[in-house]
Amino acid sequence: MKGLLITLEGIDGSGKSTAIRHIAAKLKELVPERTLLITAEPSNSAAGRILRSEILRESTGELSFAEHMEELFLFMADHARHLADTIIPSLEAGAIVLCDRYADSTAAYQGVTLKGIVPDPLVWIREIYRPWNLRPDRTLLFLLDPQLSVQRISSRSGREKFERQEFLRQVDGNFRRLASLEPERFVIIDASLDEDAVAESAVSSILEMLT
Ligand SMILES: Nc1ncnc2c1ncn2[C@@H]1O[C@H](COP(=O)(O)OP(=O)(O)O)[C@@H](O)[C@H]1O
Ligand SMILES: Cc1cn([C@H]2C[C@H](O)[C@@H](COP(=O)(O)OP(=O)(O)O)O2)c(=O)[nH]c1=O
Repeated sequence: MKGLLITLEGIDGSGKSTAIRHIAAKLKELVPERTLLITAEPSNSAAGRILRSEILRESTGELSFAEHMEELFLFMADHARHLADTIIPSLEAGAIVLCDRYADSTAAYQGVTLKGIVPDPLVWIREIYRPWNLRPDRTLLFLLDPQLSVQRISSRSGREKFERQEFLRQVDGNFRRLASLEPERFVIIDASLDEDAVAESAVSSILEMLT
């Protein structure tokens, strides 16, 4: 059986992690014969652990050129390790892989942080990934007004540094640009709907791929 790679993308608080739980439950019911792998980036690789413990905590001020570059390449190192150790073996075994964030998050987020450091960072980051990255079969892009997403996550403890409305507005613009560059891969999910409706539209898009 052919494996299937489905990625979920969107700004912080757009409801990806919540949706993934609902999607997994529905798929287990609807296609019990398929193996499901739920995973996420940053993953649990060495680079992913550094990102979570040292880089993604609340910002303490302006980052230097070197810190921005380190951040970009830690996300890329984590992605390479996650692909090699987790995603590709699971796909080879025929699983449906649901991945909460993927390389598009790097293009969207570091496409903002690297503005002014390299010209058109979103395009540059896509170009670095292009020769070795695995293209998802489908990418569900959760679109939600950044004002609403920040409201949703404002009560979350240990706020991460990207969870600011002005920053997320630029990330949202980058995600929309990525979707316009590859409309055949991206499916837009209206993340302002209630949890059940969001999960339903995501599941119907995944089921389309299985038939
Ligand atoms: N469809 C929805 N409608 C309203 N609130 C939601 C919805 N989906 C998730 N939430 C809430 O919004 C917050 C962020 O959701 P989460 O799934 O963690 O987002 P993400 O993984 O994209 O950061 C959580 O408190 C969650 O309970
Ligand atoms: C995968 C990835 C995540 N990020 C950011 C997005 C999030 O703010 C943060 C951690 O991701 P995550 O824990 O998925 O955040 P959330 O559940 O709020 O959506 O890392 C990047 O900046 N670049 C990347 O390549």
